Amino acid sequence: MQHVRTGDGTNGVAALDVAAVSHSYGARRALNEVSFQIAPASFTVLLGLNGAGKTTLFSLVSHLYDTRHGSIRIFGHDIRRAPGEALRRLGIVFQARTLDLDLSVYQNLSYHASLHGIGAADARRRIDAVLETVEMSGKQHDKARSLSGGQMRRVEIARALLHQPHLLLLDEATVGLDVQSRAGILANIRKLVATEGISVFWATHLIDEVDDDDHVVVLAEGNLVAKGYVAEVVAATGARTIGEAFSRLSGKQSAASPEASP
Ligand SMILES: Nc1ncnc2c1ncn2[C@@H]1O[C@H](COP(=O)(O)OP(=O)(O)OP(=O)(O)O)[C@@H](O)[C@H]1O
Repeated sequence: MQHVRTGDGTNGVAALDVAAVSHSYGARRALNEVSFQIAPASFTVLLGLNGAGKTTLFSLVSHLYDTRHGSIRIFGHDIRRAPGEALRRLGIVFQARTLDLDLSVYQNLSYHASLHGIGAADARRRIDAVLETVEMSGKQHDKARSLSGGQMRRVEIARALLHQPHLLLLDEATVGLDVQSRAGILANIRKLVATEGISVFWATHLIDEVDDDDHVVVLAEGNLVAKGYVAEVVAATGARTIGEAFSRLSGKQSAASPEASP
């Protein structure tokens, strides 16, 4: 279990607390009693191969699906009992592209701002700020359709930041992008943790997106098979690298859970 830091204005409350969460699609079990926490102002990687349950977990955290088994809290607010309070603190970038291609960058963002009840003047100010954060200033009037895949992703990230969330979820945000765009987006998101104190939960199956001092949560076929700092997970599996640890964990789901100690 990760150590949740105190003295950061959050009174030790986890940014995300997932407790014994299960989810099934009919007879198919997609998540099985998954429990973990992520700390405020941290970067946590959700590692899992295709079908591991990452998107299902994000759909539950974002209240797209109802959590029927277990509980999910965002900064202490239960997603079922207080969805408004919980979701106000959450920003999300889904794997599938969601910009309206016929609208400009500005129009895409201002539509989202109005959904969050942000007034026009405030929205203009915030749109300038978030586009600067994702290094897309000057693209406000471009049609979404004219942007590259990497630029579209940056606009989606800007949109997710508009309502100033404290927890940002990104589901395979770099899929389909070239190496340079991937690295740029990842660096940009890591900077947000350092400069804004946002908690980031970054889902991927790409091991090169994991840094040595990251926290990781590893899912395999719906089971949580490891959690902790990279070094802890590597040590617990007897591997030499996180890549090797991930391969072992993804290939040996029936083995005892090598959960890293706090
Ligand atoms: N709507 C659905 N109906 C039935 N089964 C589903 C549905 N969505 C996901 N599943 C199944 O649930 C399991 C977890 O899928 P999920 O999409 O959450 O995994 P993932 O880790 O996000 O993988 P990917 O990166 O391929 O999207 C898989 O076995 C998948 O086939």
